Amino acid sequence: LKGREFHRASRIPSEFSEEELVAMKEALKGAIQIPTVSFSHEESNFTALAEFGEYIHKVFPTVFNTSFIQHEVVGNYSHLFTIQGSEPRLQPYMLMAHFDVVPAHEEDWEVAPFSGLERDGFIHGRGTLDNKNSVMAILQALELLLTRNYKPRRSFFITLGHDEEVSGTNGAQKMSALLQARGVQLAFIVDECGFILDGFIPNLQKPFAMISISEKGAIDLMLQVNMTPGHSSAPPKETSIGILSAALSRLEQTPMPNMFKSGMLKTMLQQLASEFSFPTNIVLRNLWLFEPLVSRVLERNDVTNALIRTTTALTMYNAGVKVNVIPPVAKATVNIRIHPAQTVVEVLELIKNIVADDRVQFHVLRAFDPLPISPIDDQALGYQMLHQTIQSVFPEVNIVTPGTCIGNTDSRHYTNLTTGIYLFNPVYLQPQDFRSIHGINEKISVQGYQTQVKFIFELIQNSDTDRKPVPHLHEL
Ligand SMILES: CCCCCCCC/C=C\CCCCCCCC(=O)N[C@@H](Cc1ccccc1)C(=O)O
Ligand SMILES: [Zn+2]
Ligand SMILES: [Zn+2]
Repeated sequence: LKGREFHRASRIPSEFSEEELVAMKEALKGAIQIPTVSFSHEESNFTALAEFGEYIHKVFPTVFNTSFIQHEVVGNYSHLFTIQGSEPRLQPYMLMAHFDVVPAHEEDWEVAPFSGLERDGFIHGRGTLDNKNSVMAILQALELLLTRNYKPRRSFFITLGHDEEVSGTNGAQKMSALLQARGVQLAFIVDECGFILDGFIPNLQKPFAMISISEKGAIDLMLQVNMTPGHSSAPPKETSIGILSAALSRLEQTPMPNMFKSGMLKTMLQQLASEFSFPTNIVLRNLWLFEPLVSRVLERNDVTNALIRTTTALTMYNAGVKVNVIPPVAKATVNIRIHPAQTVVEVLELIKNIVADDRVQFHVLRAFDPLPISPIDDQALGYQMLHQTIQSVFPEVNIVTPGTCIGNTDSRHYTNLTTGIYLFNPVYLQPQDFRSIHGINEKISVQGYQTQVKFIFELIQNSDTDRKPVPHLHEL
């Protein structure tokens, strides 16, 4: 693609009045104030989820009153928008986000998590990065385009999930099934998880954009040991608690194989090589020689370690009924995140070999493979659209690199509709911001949010290009 340019005949400039900029941030603050918390599969703040639906109606009236936009509520609370383009021959695409949030323990926060308070140029609160910023920015950009009489050439969908934080089975999964039943196939999808990363790599001063093109798989595995109960005054040599604890300790102490060789982080570091000074630049340019050294360094940091291997986190433990009773049963749940170069079956085999104790039973509660790797070549419309939009909206960012999402997003429910799943939040992220996601003091800068709106405003227009993606098969 020459210069990665895809211009349409008449472009609406991404310039907003002072009044519009104020309205934008106020709309986000209002969204943060609705405590749309997902606690578990069974437990969510359903009142807040419903209120959020009313709220978006109120702040984005044009979106809901435009003849070529169809709005549907799916799974009681999720929102599906179909925006009909003028040229049906262009394959549609989809913008995704979710408006449920994880709980916030108010006492730990500097600013009340559902206040949406603006302080020192930042909007504070749960969901400002994950992921009400995207929900609001998508609708806001569309609202602003519509008020400038925009009509897309390429159709697109917007899906806003209400249960991403508890697996997406009532929202994303149902919206995906509905679109599939309608015969929809998508050119690409854009969802959360990539960022413009700033300060994640020591000695790299420049920020770079990471578009995740795959995401890790997962297994929730319950391990259980049953033993005969009895009086604690004459204990057996081994108890269910002891056997299970030893098995868990083996799991924690035995890292899964290092997959640096076959992962995206290697590509990323090679792409970044010229940004480092001597000798790091030489090391990264010659990974054929320095790979063992580099991968050892990457293992020391929790985030880079998660990018190079399957991880095993011991997350729940339950055992014992009374202080003087030998426990009949001990159970623990392990949350495993699978590297894109491995599968559920392979990882389960490794786990069983590490535990190597027939008294430990395995119960797979939930499992899914990593997402296939989406294409990034010149014909990959989604990647090229994001790349082009990053270049125009963030001219100071001159590196765009593919990456892997170490968490899971709702996008995995849409693999039946497209081979192009791109995870990118057009927002700067520093290590302390990363820790605030699901942590404390989550916030977004007002200017960062306004730039996110501008990004989507431009992305939607860029996507009106005539280019047709060439069918591409996934490869691992
Ligand atoms: C050298 C390069 C450094 C790269 C740094 C990478 C920085 C990572 C950037 C962003 C990561 C943000 C992750 C947020 C997306 C994950 C969303 C999420 O939390 N989803 C849940 C879904 C879930 C899973 C299981 C049960 C319920 C919900 C999750 O993954 O836990
Ligand atoms: Zn999220
Ligand atoms: Zn989340």
